[in-house]
Amino acid sequence: MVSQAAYIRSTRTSPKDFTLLTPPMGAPTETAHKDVPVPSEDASPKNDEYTTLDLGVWRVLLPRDVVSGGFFSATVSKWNTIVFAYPVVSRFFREIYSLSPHLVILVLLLKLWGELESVLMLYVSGRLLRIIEVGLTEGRPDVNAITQALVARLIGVTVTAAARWGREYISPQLDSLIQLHFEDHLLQAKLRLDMPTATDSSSRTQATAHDAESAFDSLCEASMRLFGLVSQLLFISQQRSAGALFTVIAVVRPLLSLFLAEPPTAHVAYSENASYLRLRSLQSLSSSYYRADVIAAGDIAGWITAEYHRARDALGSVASKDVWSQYSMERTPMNKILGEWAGELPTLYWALSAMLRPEKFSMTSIAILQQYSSSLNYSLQMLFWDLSQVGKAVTNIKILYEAGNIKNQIIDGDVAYPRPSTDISKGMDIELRNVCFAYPGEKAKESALQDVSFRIPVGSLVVIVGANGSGKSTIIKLLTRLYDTDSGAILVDGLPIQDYRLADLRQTQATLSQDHHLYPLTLGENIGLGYSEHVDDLDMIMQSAKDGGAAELLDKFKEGAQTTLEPISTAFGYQLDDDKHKSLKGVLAKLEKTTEVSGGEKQRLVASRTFMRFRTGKIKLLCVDEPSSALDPRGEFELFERLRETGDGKTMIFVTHRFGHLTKYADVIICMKEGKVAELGTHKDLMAGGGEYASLYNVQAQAFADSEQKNRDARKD
Ligand SMILES: Nc1ncnc2c1ncn2[C@@H]1O[C@H](COP(=O)(O)OP(=O)(O)OP(=O)(O)O)[C@@H](O)[C@H]1O
Repeated sequence: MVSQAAYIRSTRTSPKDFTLLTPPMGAPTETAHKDVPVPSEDASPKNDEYTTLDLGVWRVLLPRDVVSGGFFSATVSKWNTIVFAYPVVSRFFREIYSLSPHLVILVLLLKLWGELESVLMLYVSGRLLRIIEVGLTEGRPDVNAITQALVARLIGVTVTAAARWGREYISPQLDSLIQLHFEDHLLQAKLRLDMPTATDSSSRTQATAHDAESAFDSLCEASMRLFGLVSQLLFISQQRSAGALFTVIAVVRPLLSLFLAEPPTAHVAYSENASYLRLRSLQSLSSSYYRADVIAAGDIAGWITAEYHRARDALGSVASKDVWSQYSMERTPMNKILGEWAGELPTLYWALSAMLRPEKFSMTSIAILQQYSSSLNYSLQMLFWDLSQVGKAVTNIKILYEAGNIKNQIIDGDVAYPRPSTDISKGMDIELRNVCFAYPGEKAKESALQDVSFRIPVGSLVVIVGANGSGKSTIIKLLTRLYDTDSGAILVDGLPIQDYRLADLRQTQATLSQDHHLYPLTLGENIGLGYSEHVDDLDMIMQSAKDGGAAELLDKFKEGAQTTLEPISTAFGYQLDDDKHKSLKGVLAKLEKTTEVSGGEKQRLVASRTFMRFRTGKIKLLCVDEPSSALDPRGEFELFERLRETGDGKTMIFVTHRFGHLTKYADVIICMKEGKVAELGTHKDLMAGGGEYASLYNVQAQAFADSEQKNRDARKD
C-alpha cells in the first residue's frame, strides 16, 4: 500500500519530481526513462480537478479533492455518496425484496447467523478452556462440564455448517432473480437508445446486471459484518479477562492499517509509452483474429518477433505491471514496521499484566486473549474490506438506475406520419437543404457531408454513386434519422424530418445494407422480424424468402425456417487435457459448432427481411446501401429487379458502386465527391457532361471492354 505521506506528497510535486523523489519499488529510474519516448507534458490532459502520477509505463490521473484531503476526504466523500444515495439504495432493496420476500429474509437470517456464531464460539471456546484449566489444576477434570461444553461447541459447529450450506444453496436462487430483474431493466434501457447515444462511450452505461447482484451482496455483508463486530466488541469488553482496555488495544492494529493504507480512489490510467504500446500491438498479432492475415502476408513471424524484441529492449526496465499493483506499492518500510508493532500490543498487554498481576493470570487467560484479539483483528479487516466495496456498490446501483434515464441525442417529434392529407400508398417526398454533418468524434479534416442539397420527388428511383468515403451511406443514415444533421435541413413531405414521430417515420422506411447482421435467432425469425406482428407467419416468411432469394437456403436445412445459425454459445471446457479427456473435448467441439452460411447467403436472408417489411404495406421509402457485394451477378440482378418491382411507386434510393442496369432506370443519379454533390442528373445527362460520373463509368466500361476483348482473342486462338 502507498503510504498516506507519500500519497499526499505526490500532489505537491510535479509527477516527474514525485518519481525522482520517491520511486516505488521497481519503478523506473531516470536512466530507464531515457530509453523510451517520454510523452510530452502537453500530450497529457490538463484539468484543475485532477493531478497526475507516473507509475512505470502508466500515467495515472487522480481526483484532486481526494488527493489533497487524503484518507479523511476520501472517507467523507464515500460517506456522502452513501448518504445521498439513500433513496436509490432503498429503492434497490425494495425491488429486490419484492422479487421474493421469503428468499431475501432467509438469506439475511443465514448471514446474520454467520456473524452471531463467531461471538458464540468465542464464548464456548473460552468456557471450555477454563473448565479444562480448573480440572488440570485440581487434578480432577469436571467430565460433565467438559462434555457439555464440547457438545455445545459441536452443536454450534453443526448449525454453522448447515447454515453455510443453506446460504450456498439459497443464495444462487436469489442471485439469479436479482440478475434477471436488472438484466430486464438494462435490456429495456439499451433498446431505447438511438444510434449516436448508443455509440457514444460517455453515455454508454458501464453497469451490468451482475453488478446488481454484487451490490446487494456487498451491502448485506457490510451491514452484517458491522453487527457482528459490535456484538464481539460488547462481548469482549464485558469479559473479566479482557475488559475495555484490552478491547481498545486489540483494535489498534486493524485501525492503524486503515489509516496507513491507501484508500482505493477513483482514477483514470493510460499509457503513452511508445515502446509499451508497440509491444502490445505486436503481441496482439499472435491472436486468432489476425491469423489469416499474418499467414497470408508470407513469413512475417520473424519480423514480428524481431520487432517485439526491439520494443522490449527499448522499454528496458520501465515497470509495465498493472497500475493497481504499482499504485499499491509501499514507498517506505515504515508502514509495515508500524503495523507489526501495533500487532504486538495485545502481547505486550498480557505480558505486562502477567508481571503486574500474576495472581490473576494463567496460560488459559493468555490463550483466550489471543483468541479475542485475532478474532477482532479478522472481523475489523473484513469490515474494512466490505466497507470499501460499499462505495462501489452504491455507485453501481446509481449507474444501473441512471441507465434508464440516459437522454437520447435524437429528439422525437410529435407530428404523426404520414399526415392524413398524404396518400399512404405513395412514396416519400424528400429535400436536403444545405446539409452539413460530421460524425461524433470524427477525426478527418473535412466533415462527412458539406452543404449537400437536392430534391427527390415522390416515387423517384435515385441512384447515389461516388468514390469510397464520399458520403453516400451518410445520406442514408440521415434520411433514416440514425443521426441528425449539424446544420441545414431535411424536409420530408414538406416538413422538417425532426418534426415527425420517430416510430411513425421508421415504420414507413425500409433499409437494406451490408451493415445488417443476422440475429442469433431462427432463420424464420430473422426474416419475419421485418414485420414483427407476423413473425410466426410461415407463409409470409417463405414468400419473403423467395423474393429475397433465400428460399433455396431455407430448404437446405433439416429444420428449415426453425434453424438457428449462430446460437448463443454457452459451452465451455475447464482444464481439459488433450490426452486424458479426448471424448469430453469432442463433446465440447460439437457443442461449439455453429452452422455457417456464405456471405452471399447471409445477404439474401437480410434482403428477405426487407421484403417481409414491404408486406406491412406502410413502406414509403426504400434505402438500399450496397447490399449485394457478396452476391453473384445473377443474384444481384434478380435482387434489384425484385426490389424495383416491389417498391414501384415508392421512393427508392440505391447506393451502389456498380454502374449496371440500375442507373438506366434511375430518374436521377447523384454523384458524390468528398462529401459534396459533384453532379446530379440522368445517366445520359451525366455522360454527356463528361465529369466525375462519366469518368467513374468509363473506368468500369473499360474493364468490361478489356475483358471482352480478351475473350474474343482467346476464342480466336
Ligand atoms: N461512424 C463513423 N464515425 C466517424 N466517421 C465516419 C463514420 N462513418 C463514416 N465516417 C466517415 O464519413 C465519411 C463518409 O462516409 P460514408 O460511409 O458516408 O462514405 P461512402 O461514400 O458510403 O463510402 P463507401 O463507398 O466506402 O461505403 C468518410 O470519410 C468516413 O470515414
